[in-house]
Amino acid sequence: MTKFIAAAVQMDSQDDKMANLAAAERYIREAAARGARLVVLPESMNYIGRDMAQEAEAIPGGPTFQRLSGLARELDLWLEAGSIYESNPEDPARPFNTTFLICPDGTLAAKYAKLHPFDVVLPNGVTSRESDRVCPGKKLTVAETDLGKVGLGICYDIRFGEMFRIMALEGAKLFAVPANFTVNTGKDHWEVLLRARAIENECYVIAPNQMGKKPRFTAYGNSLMVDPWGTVIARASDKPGVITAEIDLDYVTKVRQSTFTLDNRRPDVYQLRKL
Ligand SMILES: NC(=O)CC(=O)C(=O)O
Repeated sequence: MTKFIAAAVQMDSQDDKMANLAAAERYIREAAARGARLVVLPESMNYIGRDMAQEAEAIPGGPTFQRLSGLARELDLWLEAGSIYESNPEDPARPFNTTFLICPDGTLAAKYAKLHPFDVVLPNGVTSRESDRVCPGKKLTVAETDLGKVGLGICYDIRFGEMFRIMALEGAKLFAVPANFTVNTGKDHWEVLLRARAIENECYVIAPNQMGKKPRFTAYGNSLMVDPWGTVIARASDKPGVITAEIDLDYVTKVRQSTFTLDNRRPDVYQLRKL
């Protein structure tokens, strides 16, 4: 399928898992009613609180997976489930922050654990040590779907251009980037980073964000969908809700055959390599 409707869901998740899941279900149903074939939820969609380890679940198999899997099957759509805390048997106190893609038949297509924990000391007073509470993942993930290849990233990952370049070279035409991006960084960086990743890799970017006050910071909202030219094709209001836009994979090809950013690289002179 080269043209389809995709949706990004902006949420204000808090520490009541049942309430968050009920809200997600309402938005997924709304996106389906608006014709979405792919729905992307934000980071930490089912829980934002202080006890990640206690809320960790298995993927697949856990209750959040099962509920979302049932919805994907019922509504016959691809569901990129934002992220949840995934049980980590080797280090139970530090679950993974994992996003996962569910096929329209309800099975797991792919999952990806956030590679880059949000470990920062910002000038405006936000200090974050996500790695104290969350175990970083170890691999990139490009999911095969009948909508094309989808590269998966989470929030702070968007700052690491190498990761997205590699996924584009592996065939991704669309990136799904669920986030819980802060207001303080978001006002200067969020849109610029998303548009840069779209332009330099000639890919669509779907980036649903959290909004509202959280235990450690306030989330920026401004969920965006960006096309491969870098144009913002959908932007959320200042409320939780669903945004939709048409994804046209032929347009990816058209842009790639106009700016040739992937083809005109000089791997004979520079390459991504382990230092
Ligand atoms: N919250 C994050 O993981 C990332 C973020 O807010 C930022 O990169 O800024």
